[in-house]
Amino acid sequence: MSSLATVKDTVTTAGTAELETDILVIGWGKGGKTLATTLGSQGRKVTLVERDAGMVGGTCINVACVPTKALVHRADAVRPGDDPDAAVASAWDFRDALTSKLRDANRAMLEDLDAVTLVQGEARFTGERTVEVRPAEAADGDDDGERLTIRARHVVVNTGTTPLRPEMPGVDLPGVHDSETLQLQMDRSRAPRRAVVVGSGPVGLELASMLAGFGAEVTVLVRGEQILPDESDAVRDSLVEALQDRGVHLATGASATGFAEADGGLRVDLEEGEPIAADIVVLATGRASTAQALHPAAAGIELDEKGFIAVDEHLRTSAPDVWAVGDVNGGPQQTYISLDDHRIVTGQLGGDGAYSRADRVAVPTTVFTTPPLGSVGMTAEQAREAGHEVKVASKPVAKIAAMPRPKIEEDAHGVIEVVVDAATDLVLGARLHCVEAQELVNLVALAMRADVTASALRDGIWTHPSATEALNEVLGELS
Ligand SMILES: Cc1cc2nc3c(=O)[nH]c(=O)nc-3n(C[C@H](O)[C@H](O)[C@H](O)COP(=O)(O)OP(=O)(O)OC[C@H]3O[C@@H](n4cnc5c(N)ncnc54)[C@H](O)[C@@H]3O)c2cc1C
Ligand SMILES: NC(=O)c1ccc[n+]([C@@H]2O[C@H](COP(=O)([O-])OP(=O)(O)OC[C@H]3O[C@@H](n4cnc5c(N)ncnc54)[C@H](O)[C@@H]3O)[C@@H](O)[C@H]2O)c1
Repeated sequence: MSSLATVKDTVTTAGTAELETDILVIGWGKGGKTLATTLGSQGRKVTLVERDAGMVGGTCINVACVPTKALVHRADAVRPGDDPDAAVASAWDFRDALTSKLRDANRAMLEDLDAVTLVQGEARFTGERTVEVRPAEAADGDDDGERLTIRARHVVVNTGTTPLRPEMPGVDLPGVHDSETLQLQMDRSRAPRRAVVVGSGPVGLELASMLAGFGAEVTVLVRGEQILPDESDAVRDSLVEALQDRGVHLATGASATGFAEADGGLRVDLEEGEPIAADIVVLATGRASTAQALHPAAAGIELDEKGFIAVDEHLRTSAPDVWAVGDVNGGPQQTYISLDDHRIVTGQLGGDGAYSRADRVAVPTTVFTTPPLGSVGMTAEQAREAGHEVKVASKPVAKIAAMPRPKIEEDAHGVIEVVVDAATDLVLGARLHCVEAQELVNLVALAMRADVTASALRDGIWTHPSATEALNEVLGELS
């Protein structure tokens, strides 16, 4: 069976079926699908179970990284005078077409491998390295439906996370979205004019910046006193200014207590202060583990205090020959971390098994606001606390004469800050708030991993006009 079979397709007339496999991957996330492709290509018998046909390829391509960045891209293309309703309708259509193509490509990639069996249904453990798979809609409460039992020599759990919707009055009203329903269920016939985003993590800031690009007045409810509490004042101020100039209001010290229908829209009630009127609300309040629903105790798999699967540096769970990769193991929630998790487990299943999480150095991140904020390594304060004597090169993007790229792209917001070890001249960290930061941060991260000095980056021969050439001038400040 090489095509995605429903549980029904796999069962016998008795309504049940059994399957033995070498490697069972639960969930079609980034790490699991890559591992299935790698080991399936080598002829290992792999079975991959995915709950939802609409999630073939996982969260990233269907409802997270890729489609939200497609919307950010479209929002950035809106020009004064454009019809926001038409722009939103077209952007959401573009997003749907893109995810559909990516799902097809992801499905084809594994369907083409004879050693890989794909099953659609919800898996839960019934014993050691044994799961029962049932149609997702029947998984709760229906004990009589079709089911497939899979026994495996090795199991890799890759079931990800789901949006965390805080329990409060009105949270299920139409128009109160999370990052997934915003994409899949928002009324796309009319661009939202007023949006309230609850939460100021990466999801909140990216979606706020995107909605403002489509012309909405956006209020972000920031629970603490400021966004990015660990960042330097210069970086925080820079991001705040870029967001404000785009039409995003940051309400600090603000927590929502509930939502109600009012005046043809929504009313957002706050712990303190006046309610806010909105057309839509976006909950960006974090993501919850999917581990509990797997009945992990039946397989001897322990969870941590937050409900994620507890793993060691090699991503081994408490159950022998069971690993957990991606968001569900409680590590950083990024697609490229899930991809790197796959390298660790592939090493365990077919390599020397040496590579572990402890080998990760200088892992970059990017928040895709406009312009984006790329970060890697330590801030100056963190570096000082770690005992380094530091030099800090910091310059607002608008004042970097040697980098015309932001002017070309019509967005000179931002700041570039690089933290350098005064004794060794090695880069300890960087914050890059500027156009193309999602690319530039990878270069700085590589330099950090390869012990390239700040002076070498300063004297580098970089293409022009690029964002990279900012390094010539900003690091020149340290000379
Ligand atoms: C709005 C948003 C934007 C983001 N943007 C970025 C970004 O720009 N860059 C970045 O690196 N990260 C981004 N992330 C984070 C990124 O999406 C996740 O870290 C990543 O998708 C996690 O992948 P994963 O491998 O853990 O599994 P997932 O891709 O989450 O896959 C898990 C799969 O398991 C399935 N499943 C769950 N339970 C079961 C079960 N019992 N049986 C069978 N199947 C099951 C699910 O249906 C799902 O398909 C973003 C997240 C959000 C919410
Ligand atoms: N570009 C990227 O790499 C990228 C983009 C988006 C998301 N992600 C990942 O996805 C994960 C989820 O992101 P996120 O932003 O949803 O979560 P988060 O945990 O980073 O932020 C959630 C925010 O919501 C606030 N919050 C929680 N409950 C609240 C309430 N009741 N009222 C007001 N505020 C409340 C929290 O204080 C916090 O600031 C993150 O771990 C992130 O790494 C990555």
